[in-house]
Amino acid sequence: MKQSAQEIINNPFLNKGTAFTQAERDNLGLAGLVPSYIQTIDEQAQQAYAQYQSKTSMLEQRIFLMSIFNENRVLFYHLFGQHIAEFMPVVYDPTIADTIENYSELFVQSQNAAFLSIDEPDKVESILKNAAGDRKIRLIVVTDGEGILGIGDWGVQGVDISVGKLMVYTAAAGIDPSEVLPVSLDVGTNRQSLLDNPLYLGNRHERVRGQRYEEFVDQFVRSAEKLFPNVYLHFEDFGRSTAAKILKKYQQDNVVFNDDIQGTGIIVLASVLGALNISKQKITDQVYLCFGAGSAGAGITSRVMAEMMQAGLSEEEARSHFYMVDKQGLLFDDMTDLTPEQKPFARKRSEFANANELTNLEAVVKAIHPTILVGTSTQPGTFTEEIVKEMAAHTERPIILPLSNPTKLAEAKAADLIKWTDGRALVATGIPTDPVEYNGVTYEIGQANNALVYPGLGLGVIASTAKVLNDQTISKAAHSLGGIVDPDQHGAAILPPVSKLDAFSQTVAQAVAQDVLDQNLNREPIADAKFAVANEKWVPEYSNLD
Ligand SMILES: NC(=O)c1ccc[n+]([C@@H]2O[C@H](COP(=O)([O-])OP(=O)(O)OC[C@H]3O[C@@H](n4cnc5c(N)ncnc54)[C@H](O)[C@@H]3O)[C@@H](O)[C@H]2O)c1
Ligand SMILES: O=C(O)C[C@H](O)C(=O)O
Ligand SMILES: [Mn+2]
Repeated sequence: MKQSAQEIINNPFLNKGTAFTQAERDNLGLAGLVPSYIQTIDEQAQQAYAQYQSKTSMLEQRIFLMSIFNENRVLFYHLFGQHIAEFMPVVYDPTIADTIENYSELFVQSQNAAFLSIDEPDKVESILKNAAGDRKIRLIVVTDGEGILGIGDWGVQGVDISVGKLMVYTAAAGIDPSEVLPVSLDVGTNRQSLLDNPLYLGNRHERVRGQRYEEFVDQFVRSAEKLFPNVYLHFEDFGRSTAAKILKKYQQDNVVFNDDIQGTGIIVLASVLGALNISKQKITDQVYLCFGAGSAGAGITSRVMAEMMQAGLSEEEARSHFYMVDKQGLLFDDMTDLTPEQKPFARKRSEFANANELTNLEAVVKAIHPTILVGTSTQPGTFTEEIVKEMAAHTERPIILPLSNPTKLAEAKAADLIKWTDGRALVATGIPTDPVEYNGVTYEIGQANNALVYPGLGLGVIASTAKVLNDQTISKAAHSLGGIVDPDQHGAAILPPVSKLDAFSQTVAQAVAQDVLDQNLNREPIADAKFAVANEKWVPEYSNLD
């Protein structure tokens, strides 16, 4: 059906603003609806970037960039592609945490998201259909907003994380932005300040739990599959009590991915492999301590443990290298409040002479002498100087990864970790960190954020038409990030830089697609993984509309 000039200009997937060609202006009824000078996309991008630079806070910068996103997706991604490392912290983490906390106050428009309400489960299918319009949806990022980053329950306001994660998919891996759908499952919120806020835009009741919740999620998954067959379902920032359960329920038969559990597992394994490449040590010699044993903590621990088993250890041997600390202290198998994901890693009190004293991180570090310390606790500043020095006293190159987001929640700052260990620590952080100068050496700090892997993983899965996403493919994704950094450069980062995100997303995607083909998990015949990935890549250039 031919669209009217108004429909085109108001459609962010079609709008070109001042870049409509003369022929398009003449043939589509657009003449005179934009000023007469015809700009190239680069002229538009330059002008937009100049305006962007005039904004003084990251929040204002983000709001400005989102106004372009709202109007013109091609221009937004063209600009994003030109400034990827600079824009990542603005459009994504950490600034996204501010827009989530203030979503209702800042609301301008829905950004093509689908808002599904637990109070109207019968409308799930029709809402998804309406949100997609005539677009073919191949990727959904869905959240119920219960565990947003480390800032907790933000109800419907969490939809920004779905929008934000999808922006990174396109900027990093070239996923076609017209083929994606952000989804909010609005099941209520337990944040009283939102329930009391007259501006709050979501359902004003407590979070629904149990069977009604599960049926609602199921209704969503079934409707999405029905409307968009083979759609890749990315689950983001669900709560600790639901995230792993949902993943387990659907991962055998559907193409589902939990970013906090699996994406974080991949990036941390890649970080550890990168660090060991620098220290020239073996993974099987490491002692791993997880601080904050929730979705991310448990997901990472099981990924690193699988790697130890791949390296030749038995399950029992591998397990003996892992320790988990949560609110209770070191997790022991006699505790009655362990989650199913924590249980396999809980220790026996009989292993320690002072088991009852191991109720805090410092005591545990003293007792077990970890070589790898990963923070997913949401507790800022908990990797203290004493703890880090104690760790560094027993290992030459301590691997320390404070991953809690956003910035205000990080367990430590990279500069402190480098200083406290006299430059010996191998560090990566959840949020972007500037290089650290210490004793004449520049230490590059990698960003151990799942954004470095989920775009390439998704592209690989979609391009290869995978039926499911299994553990083997996930392991291949983690390994594919190696070899990009020069490990012999003093102060080298343990992960590749975000400035090369688009290039290494292709590398990840190719490794993933190849593995899908090797396992015969592709739905459609594919001759060449590399070609399939390249072929799938969307480029932010205007297409001809006339
Ligand atoms: N860098 C990344 O890519 C990445 C990915 C996922 C999550 N994260 C971050 O990790 C953090 C946790 O996320 P999640 O999804 O696992 O959340 P979660 O709620 O599932 O887990 C948090 C865990 O920390 C524990 N905790 C709370 N207070 C503690 C304390 N004082 N001492 C020890 N443990 C404590 C909680 O009991 C819970 O088990 C968040 O800040 C999130 O931003 C980072
Ligand atoms: O969103 C991020 O920056 C990473 C991660 O998924 C998180 O929940 O913190
Ligand atoms: Mn997350």
